[in-house]
Amino acid sequence: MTAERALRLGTRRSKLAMSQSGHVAEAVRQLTGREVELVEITTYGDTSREHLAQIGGTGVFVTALRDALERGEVDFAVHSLKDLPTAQPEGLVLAALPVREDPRDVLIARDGLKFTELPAGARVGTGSPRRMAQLNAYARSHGMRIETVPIRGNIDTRVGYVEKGELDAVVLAAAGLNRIGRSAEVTDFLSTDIVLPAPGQGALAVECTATNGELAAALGELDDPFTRAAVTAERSLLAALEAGCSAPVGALADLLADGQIAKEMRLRGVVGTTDGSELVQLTTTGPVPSSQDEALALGRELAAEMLAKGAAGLMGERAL
Ligand SMILES: NCc1[nH]cc(CCC(=O)O)c1CC(=O)O
Repeated sequence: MTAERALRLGTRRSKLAMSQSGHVAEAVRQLTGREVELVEITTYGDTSREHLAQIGGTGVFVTALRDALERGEVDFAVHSLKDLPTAQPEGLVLAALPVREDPRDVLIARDGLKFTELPAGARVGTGSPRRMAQLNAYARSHGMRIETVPIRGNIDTRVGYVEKGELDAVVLAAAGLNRIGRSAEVTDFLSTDIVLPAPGQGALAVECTATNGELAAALGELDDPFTRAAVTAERSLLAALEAGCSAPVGALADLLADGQIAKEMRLRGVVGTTDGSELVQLTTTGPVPSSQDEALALGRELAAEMLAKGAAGLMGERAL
């Protein structure tokens, strides 16, 4: 591409969003030789004081960014994939899903404690029904007594509850902490056998308008096919369960390898009540998807099995 005007990257103002956008901006500069300018946009999710679960609707963080894209005020936007509703708006494309970071959830606890070391009555902060459901289910089945406490706010705010001694621990995404440079404070990386992350967690989505084919093709250079296959399967599961991004649904697709050679894709999914008293958790495996349709099918198959085991009833309390 020739020296044209700067590309405008629409971004939220939060530290996390600015860091994510900054990294993608740098990659796009390298790729296209064009200047990339960050355009800050405030979203409803940034200004609302309500709990995310109470706002209810999906996509509170993304609507304003997408409006700006559709109005032509910005050329592209970077989202945390897990915050994106599964229905893709007409006219917008996910031009790139770059290599995913660590998808796991982590604990930041007082005194360097690991999750299984938390003392009886420990107060664990998380606003996520998915995290509550899985942590409470583990606690119940292992004779632990913890209390999950609903909190929200940006990452610094949430870590602050532990720093100030108001909570014993908080649960956050590893990727977010990495991106804002606070991963050294993690006291426990939660095994995916205990907590499955949100569908798409740890992945970024780079979005532009479908009509801007030249830009979409350039951004496409940042796409990682394995990340795309994995998160497509996870989000297909979420869509087929008819759950939103704040529903108690966890999913993770990964590769089962024989030495260096990927043999199969495994997809694990979980749905539960927030008190952890009921959990439907299933795994399926299939050939490594060689198309978008195969990845979608893997997610749909697992969703059908989970629904047959009563998954829909467990999401009822969170119907959107
Ligand atoms: N729900 C907010 C949110 N959206 C994306 C991330 C960062 C991790 C990611 O990109 O998946 C976070 C923070 C968190 O869950 O701790």
